[in-house]
Amino acid sequence: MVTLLFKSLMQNLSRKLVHILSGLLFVGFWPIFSTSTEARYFASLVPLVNCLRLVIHGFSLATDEGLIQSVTREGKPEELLRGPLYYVLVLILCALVFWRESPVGVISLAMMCGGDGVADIMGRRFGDLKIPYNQQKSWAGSISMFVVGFVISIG
Ligand SMILES: C/C(=C\COP(=O)(O)O)CCC[C@H](C)CCC[C@H](C)CCCC(C)C
Ligand SMILES: Nc1ccn([C@@H]2O[C@H](COP(=O)(O)OP(=O)(O)O)[C@@H](O)[C@H]2O)c(=O)n1
Repeated sequence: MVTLLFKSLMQNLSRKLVHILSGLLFVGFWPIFSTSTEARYFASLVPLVNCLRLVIHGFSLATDEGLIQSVTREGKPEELLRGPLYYVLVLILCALVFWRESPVGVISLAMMCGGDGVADIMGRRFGDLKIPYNQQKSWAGSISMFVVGFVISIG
């Protein structure tokens, strides 16, 4: 029982670390790309490859237990086709549409990666006081999402 609880905690922590760090590292590498107009397309290749990985493993066309265990809640391959897939699609969209010209992309990814990732951690830990219009979300999670996302976006 304790082993199962520890495994579940480690899996959730692993997923959140991947959630927070993947996108932020992706954006962190944007400055090293050249100023050419094609740079954003080269940058988008990385999330695109991961998008294909998620689709292939989400439909169980191939099996990658490491991927499934690191980014899913219950270890089901089909979970890859929801949150993780939307996540990489947003990375592609922000790179192609906003890139380094507009702060919208960086701010969006700061909120999605840093903010939403920390909201889960803080909300589960300190989220007793729920927000009025959504009993699944707490003030602790929502405030931490805003603060962390804001700090990362201006960082
Ligand atoms: C766990 C993830 C999303 C789940 O969101 P939710 O279910 O909590 O709503 C993140 C999934 C990450 C993805 C599998 C891998 C993304 C890698 C990224 C495109 C490239 C990283 C760049 C490298 C580290 C320089
Ligand atoms: N604003 C928020 C966001 C999440 N949370 C907590 O974090 C858990 C996961 O929320 P989430 O929205 O990140 O979960 P996903 O729907 O993204 O998988 C929730 O069930 C809440 O316990 C919170 O308390 N307040």
